[in-house]
Amino acid sequence: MYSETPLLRWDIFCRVIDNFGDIGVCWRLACQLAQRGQSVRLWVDDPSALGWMAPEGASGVEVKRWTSPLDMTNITPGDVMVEAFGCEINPEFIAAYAYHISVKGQKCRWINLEYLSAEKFVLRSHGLPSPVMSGPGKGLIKHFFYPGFTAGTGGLLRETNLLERQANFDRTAWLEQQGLNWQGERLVSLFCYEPAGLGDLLEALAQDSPPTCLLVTPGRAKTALDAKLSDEKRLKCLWNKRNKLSFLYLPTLSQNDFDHLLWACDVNLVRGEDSLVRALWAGKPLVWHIYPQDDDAHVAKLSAFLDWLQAPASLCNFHMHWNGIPPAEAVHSRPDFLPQEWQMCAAQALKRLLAQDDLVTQLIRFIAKNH
Ligand SMILES: Cc1cn([C@H]2C[C@H](O)[C@@H](COP(=O)(O)OP(=O)(O)O[C@H]3O[C@@H](C)[C@H](O)[C@@H](O)[C@H]3O)O2)c(=O)[nH]c1=O
Repeated sequence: MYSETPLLRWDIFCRVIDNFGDIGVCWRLACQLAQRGQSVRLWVDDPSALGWMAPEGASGVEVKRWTSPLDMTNITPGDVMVEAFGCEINPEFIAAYAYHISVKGQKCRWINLEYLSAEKFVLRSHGLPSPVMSGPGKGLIKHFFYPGFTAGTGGLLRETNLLERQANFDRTAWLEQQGLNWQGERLVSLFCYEPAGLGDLLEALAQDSPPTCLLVTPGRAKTALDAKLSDEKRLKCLWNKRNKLSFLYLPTLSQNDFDHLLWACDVNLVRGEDSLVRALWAGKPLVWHIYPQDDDAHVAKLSAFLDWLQAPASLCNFHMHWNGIPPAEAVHSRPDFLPQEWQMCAAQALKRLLAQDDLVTQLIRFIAKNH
């Protein structure tokens, strides 16, 4: 029924709160819409990260500086407004949109794109309408769109050519480009905040593991690692005296190269929202450093994800320790790092996800069906 994809003009609004997840998700969304022939304007209050994340831009995506107030001279709103992560679109834009659709006799296509979660409320809330009760949008209806891991949610962002990109990826050549003369050591990527279990992991990798190279992303991950490495106690006992653990410090990578990093590594330590999804697409064992929230809302969110992942007990324990969350039951104080044991659930999760429609396919279908 929806085989004909309508070609629409999209306005995606993104406010950069902190870190790179907001712009990372919105950029992928914009590119993936454009990949399907949609015309996209991405309004972002701070586009600076796009300089390294997407240095080449993308055809079909126009990046616009989102100022407040927004100068509406020469701006005609498109057909669809996407308000990412409750970022609150300016009233002047909403007023112009309301006028535009009424003149064109179009229905309102206003999407509230929410954060990713595996919690049960997502199934209840995905797709719900939210009538606007006041302001210039009064009478319009927004719809909640929840990304998710299962049928009945909005799915996950996945480009149409993901599998082809992966099939054409040359691991050794890419590692060489990053300056790594790879001798077959185990490769582990590190993209995190300040994980509680980092010191213990470093010690474990230096003592009783196969030779491992940690590929360290810049920013908070590198700073957290440096702090652990300069820990005097550890230096005194020559913790890495057999040089089992080595490090490769990476520059900021483009989003495409960040994907390559995850495909090149045997284990991915990721964080936030977008890198978690990308690590799932990599199909390798992963450990998630969840974005910590003051009210501890992240604890339930992490448990729901681990349930969905069908994570074995060792992986659940490792996650709790890594995230500094006290375990429900008494477990070993330093859970083992056991990627071989975790590979199976990563592979099965990937299989389940590939069998579902991706987020953009679902979003376009949702727009066509409800509007
Ligand atoms: C390290 C690195 C990251 N990236 C990209 C990958 C992702 O798109 C993005 C990182 O985003 P995330 O993985 O989501 O992690 P994050 O911690 O940067 O973002 C977080 O921001 C908070 C405000 C949100 O509330 C969180 O939910 C989360 O989105 O940066 C690169 O492109 N190159 C790099 O070198």
